[in-house]
Amino acid sequence: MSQQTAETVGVLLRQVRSHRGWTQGQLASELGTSQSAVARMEQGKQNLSLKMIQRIEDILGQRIVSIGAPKMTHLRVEGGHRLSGAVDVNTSKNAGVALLCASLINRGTTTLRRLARIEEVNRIVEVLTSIGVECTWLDAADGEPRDLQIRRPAVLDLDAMDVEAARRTRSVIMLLGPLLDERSEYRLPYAGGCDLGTRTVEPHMQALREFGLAVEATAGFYTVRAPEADGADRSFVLTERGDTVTENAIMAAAHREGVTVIRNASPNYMVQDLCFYLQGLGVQIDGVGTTTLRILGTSRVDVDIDYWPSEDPIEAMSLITAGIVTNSEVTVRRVPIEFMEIELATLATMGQKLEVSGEYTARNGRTRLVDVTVLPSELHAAADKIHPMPFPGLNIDNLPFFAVIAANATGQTMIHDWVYENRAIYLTELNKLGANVQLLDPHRIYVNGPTKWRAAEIGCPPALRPAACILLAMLAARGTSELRNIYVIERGYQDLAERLNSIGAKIEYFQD
Ligand SMILES: CC(=O)N[C@H]1[C@@H](OP(=O)(O)OP(=O)(O)OC[C@H]2O[C@@H](n3ccc(=O)[nH]c3=O)[C@H](O)[C@@H]2O)O[C@H](CO)[C@@H](O)[C@@H]1O
Ligand SMILES: C=C(OP(=O)(O)O)C(=O)O
Repeated sequence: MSQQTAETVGVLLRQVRSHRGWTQGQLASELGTSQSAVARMEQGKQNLSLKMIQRIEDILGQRIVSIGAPKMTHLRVEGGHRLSGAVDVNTSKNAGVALLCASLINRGTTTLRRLARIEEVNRIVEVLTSIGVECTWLDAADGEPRDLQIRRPAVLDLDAMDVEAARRTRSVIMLLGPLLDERSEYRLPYAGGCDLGTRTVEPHMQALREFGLAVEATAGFYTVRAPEADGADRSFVLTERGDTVTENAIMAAAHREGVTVIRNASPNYMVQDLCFYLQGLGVQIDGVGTTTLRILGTSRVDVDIDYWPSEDPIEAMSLITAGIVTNSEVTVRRVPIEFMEIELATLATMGQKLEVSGEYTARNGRTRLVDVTVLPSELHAAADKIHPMPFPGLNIDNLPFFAVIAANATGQTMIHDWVYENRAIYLTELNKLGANVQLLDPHRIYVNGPTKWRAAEIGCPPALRPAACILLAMLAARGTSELRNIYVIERGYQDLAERLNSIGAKIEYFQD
């Protein structure tokens, strides 16, 4: 963007701000940035990312730049290039959204450091802001602010909840636990999110009923009735070892006096991150990383806390896959190894050469990280079917990446996604890029490789990981591919195209 354009944008911003009677701080929170960044923008002294331009356009209600700054709705991928270099894994979407919900338990200030700036986080921040929570992105010395400061008011305005934002994410269901003692009755919009087939919320209801919560589903809303807080001890088993249901139960237990024992709890990465944060708030939790959690809650939490969510094993798998499908040497740094061991072992059985560094500790002080270098390899199909399991197993969200990898391998691989009704179906879209994916039933595919990838134009399926898989396969396909309508990818990845470009991919954003 030229200096003159930056100054013009600055003048427009100042005008719209004074017209609306906003302070720079208020505009900053609308834009998801800091007050000082707004001050620099108004003076034409801030480099504006394409994303920021898009946010500004949304607020102004008009296009501000007609050339060179399109809305980032589609991607054009010039494939067939080898990648090289190193790329860092970001903090996880799934811990991020759980921690945002959990911050409501705290009456003090929570600062989430290096939170992933993704659409899923944006939706939850919109929901929190709408009910009166102050969410402020803190200034960053090195570009876009990533640290979010959160402070709740004494009383939340639950009736003012941004229903549209809430309906775009399933994570909103995780407000039930933190809001347990907020009000005796309120409404929560039905949880939305990716279209992966039926996803039950019944296990959440079963767990929360243990705390006395009653939920009735009516016309797009859950009507929630909560009893008076009690100091009782309770012990129950989850019917499913689900991640968000475990988190909901933990968050409910965290602010009830008394001991709660949760059995068949998920020990997965986002649950561990949530437990570490709550421990920082003074909640006693034993058994973190196991399937039995013992929680001694506390009815009033008022702590100023800085928490660093840990790195995302699913993003790690995505970046490793980028290296594998392009047959490149790429180093993926900051891989949370505890949650990637089975994935890496499975890759090794397929002939993938990998170098794994020594371990170091994530910024949360707990999670173990390594750097993984992917080396050019001759892949063959896995001898056995590849299927996911709750942790410690091959991660359910990492399974789709094995379809792209299997397409590069010689032979036939069976992939069995028993978890989601619809997700495997979307992987047949890889056939448009030259793959041979055979759908056996809604849960099982055969992938026949190797593939001679070819460029194609494909609309993103309404599911995050399959959409990311298509993008990664496009990196391998010679020629120019187009991936249309990428909101679903931006729901879970921050600047994925830019970061792939930093290791040699050639991806650009465009708009019709
Ligand atoms: C915000 C967040 O953290 N989202 C993750 C979380 O969603 P979330 O916790 O919402 O996952 P769901 O509750 O939808 O579970 C996924 C599917 O697995 C089934 N199921 C799950 C556990 C079990 O023991 N038995 C069983 O059958 C469920 O019925 C459902 O069909 O976990 C999913 C499964 O790891 C991941 O794909 C999501 O990325
Ligand atoms: C299915 C996923 O997440 P969510 O629970 O946000 O839909 C995912 O991350 O792939």
